[in-house]
Amino acid sequence: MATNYDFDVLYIGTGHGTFDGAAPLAATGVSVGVIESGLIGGTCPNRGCNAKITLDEAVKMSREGARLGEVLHHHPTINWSANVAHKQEIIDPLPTGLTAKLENAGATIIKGHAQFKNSHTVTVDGKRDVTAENIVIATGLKPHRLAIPGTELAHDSEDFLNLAQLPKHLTIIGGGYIGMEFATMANEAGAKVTVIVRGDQVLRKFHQPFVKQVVADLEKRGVTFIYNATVQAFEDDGANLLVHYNDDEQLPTDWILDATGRIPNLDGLGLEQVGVAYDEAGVHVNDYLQTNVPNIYASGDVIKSDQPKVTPAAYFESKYLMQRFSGQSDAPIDFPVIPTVVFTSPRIAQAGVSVEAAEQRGLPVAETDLADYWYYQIDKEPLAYSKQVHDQDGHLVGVTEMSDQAEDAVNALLPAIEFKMSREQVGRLIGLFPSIGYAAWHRA
Ligand SMILES: Cc1cc2nc3c(=O)[nH]c(=O)nc-3n(C[C@H](O)[C@H](O)[C@H](O)COP(=O)(O)OP(=O)(O)OC[C@H]3O[C@@H](n4cnc5c(N)ncnc54)[C@H](O)[C@@H]3O)c2cc1C
Ligand SMILES: NC(=O)c1ccc[n+]([C@@H]2O[C@H](COP(=O)([O-])OP(=O)(O)OC[C@H]3O[C@@H](n4cnc5c(N)ncnc54)[C@H](O)[C@@H]3O)[C@@H](O)[C@H]2O)c1
Repeated sequence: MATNYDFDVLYIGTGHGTFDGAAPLAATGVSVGVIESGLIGGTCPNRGCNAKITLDEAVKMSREGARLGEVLHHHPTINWSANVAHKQEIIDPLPTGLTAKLENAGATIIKGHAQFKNSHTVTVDGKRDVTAENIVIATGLKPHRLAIPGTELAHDSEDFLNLAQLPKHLTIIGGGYIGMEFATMANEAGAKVTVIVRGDQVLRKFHQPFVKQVVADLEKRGVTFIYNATVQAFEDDGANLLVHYNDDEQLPTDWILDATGRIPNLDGLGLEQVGVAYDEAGVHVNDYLQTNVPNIYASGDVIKSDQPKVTPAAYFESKYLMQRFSGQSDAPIDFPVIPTVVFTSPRIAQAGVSVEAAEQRGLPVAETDLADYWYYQIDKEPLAYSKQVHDQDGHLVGVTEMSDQAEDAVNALLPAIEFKMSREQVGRLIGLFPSIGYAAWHRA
C-alpha cells in the first residue's frame, strides 16, 4: 500500500487484538501506527491473564501441598503481599517488551487517547491529527459498574490484582469468570469470601455438572454463595462496608469487588462522528471484521461477536487482519475452534461441541473419571473428569474437562478437534510419556 496518509494501517489500542498482528504486518513493509492511552499490551498482560495466572500459581501449589499431606513436611500457605509483589515483577517488563516487539518490526507507537475526526483521521489527546488508509478499532472492554447508590465504594478486577493486603472479608458481586477465579484465589489466601449471584447459577457458559462440583468444593472451603440476590446499594457505616440486597437484607464486609461483567470501551472515541454502527454489545462488523464504514475495521473484545471475549479470539482476529492488510488473503474470517477455560481450582476447560449441544444433536458423549487414572493420583486430585464428544464418523468434535491441568489437556486435544483427525492419524501421534498431553490424547 502506498498512500498519502500517515499510515497504511492505524490501530487504536495495543492489546492482543492489535499486537499479535500489527507487529508482523509492519515487518512486511506495510506502514503501521498504533495509538495507546494506557499501558502497551492492554488488558491481558497488564491487568488480566498474565497478572491473574501469576497470582494463581501459589493457589495451585497451596492446594496441591495440602492434598499431598504428610508427603511434604510443611503445608505451604500464601503470603499475599509477597505474591502480589512477585506478580508485579513478572508483569512490569511486559509493556517494554511489547513496545520493542512493535517498534523493532517497524510500527510507530503514539501515546494518547484517540478520537475519530473523520473516517481517515483520528485526533490524539485533542491535539494531533493522525491519518490512515485503514483504521482498526481495538479498544477492548472496561469494567461494568452497577448503577446503584454507593457504587463508588466497590472495586474492579484491576484493583483486586493490585491489593497489597488481602482484606479479611471480600464480597464479590457476580459469578462469572472474574467472580469465580478471584473467589478461588482470595479463599485459598485466607480471606473470608462471599459471592452474590443474581440468578441461581454461576459460570453459565460452562458445563453445569462440573461447575456444581467446583462450587461445592469452594463452599466446603468456606466460601458463601448467596443466590437470587438483587444488589440494591453499597454503604459505608463507619465501621464496615454494607452490601444491601433484596428487600431488606444487608451484609457487612471489608471490600467489595464488582465483577458484573465488562462492556465495550468506546468512551470518547467519536464513533458517531464517522457513523460506525455499534450497540451495548460492541462494534458491528462483517465477516471481514469490517465495520459499515469500509476502511474502518475492529478487532478483539470490542467486537459484537458470538466468539468468547478471550485472548485466543483477539489473537486470531489480529492475525487475520494482518493477512488481509498485507494482501496474503482476501477471504472472510474463518474461526478455528476457540477454547475457553476458567482458572478455578480445579479448572474447567472446553473446546468444540459442548456436552449440551451433543445431547441436543444426539451425538454420543464418552466420560472418563480422571481421578481413577494413576497420573491424576500423583497429586491426589479429587475432582478430575472429562467428557468427550465424537461425531458419527468417530472424529473428536468436542471436549469438556475439569481438573487442575484441564487447560493443558484441552490444548493437547485441539488438533484432533480442529482437523477432525481420523483414528489412523490420531494413532500416529505419540506423545511424551508420562505427561498430561499423553494422557489426554487417549481421549481423542
Ligand atoms: C481480570 C481478567 C482476566 C482475564 N483472564 C483471561 C485469561 O485467563 N485468558 C484469556 O484468554 N482471556 C482473559 N481475559 C480476557 C483478555 O484479557 C481479553 O480478551 C484481551 O485482553 C482482549 O484484547 P483486546 O486487544 O481486544 O483488548 P485490550 O487488551 O483491552 O486492549 C485495548 C486497549 O485499547 C486502549 N484504548 C481504549 N480506548 C482507547 C482510545 N480511545 N485511544 C487509545 N487507546 C485506547 C486501552 O488502553 C487498552 O490498552 C481476562 C480479562 C480480565 C479483565
Ligand atoms: N479465564 C478467562 O478466559 C477469563 C478470566 C477473566 C475474565 N475473562 C473475560 O473478561 C470478561 C469479563 O469477565 P466477568 O467475570 O466480569 O464477566 P462475565 O460476563 O463472565 O460474568 C459477569 C457475571 O456478573 C453477573 N451479573 C451481571 N449483572 C449483575 C448484577 N446486577 N448483579 C449481580 N450479578 C450480575 C452475570 O450474571 C455474570 O455471572 C469476560 O468476557 C471474560 O471473557 C476471561
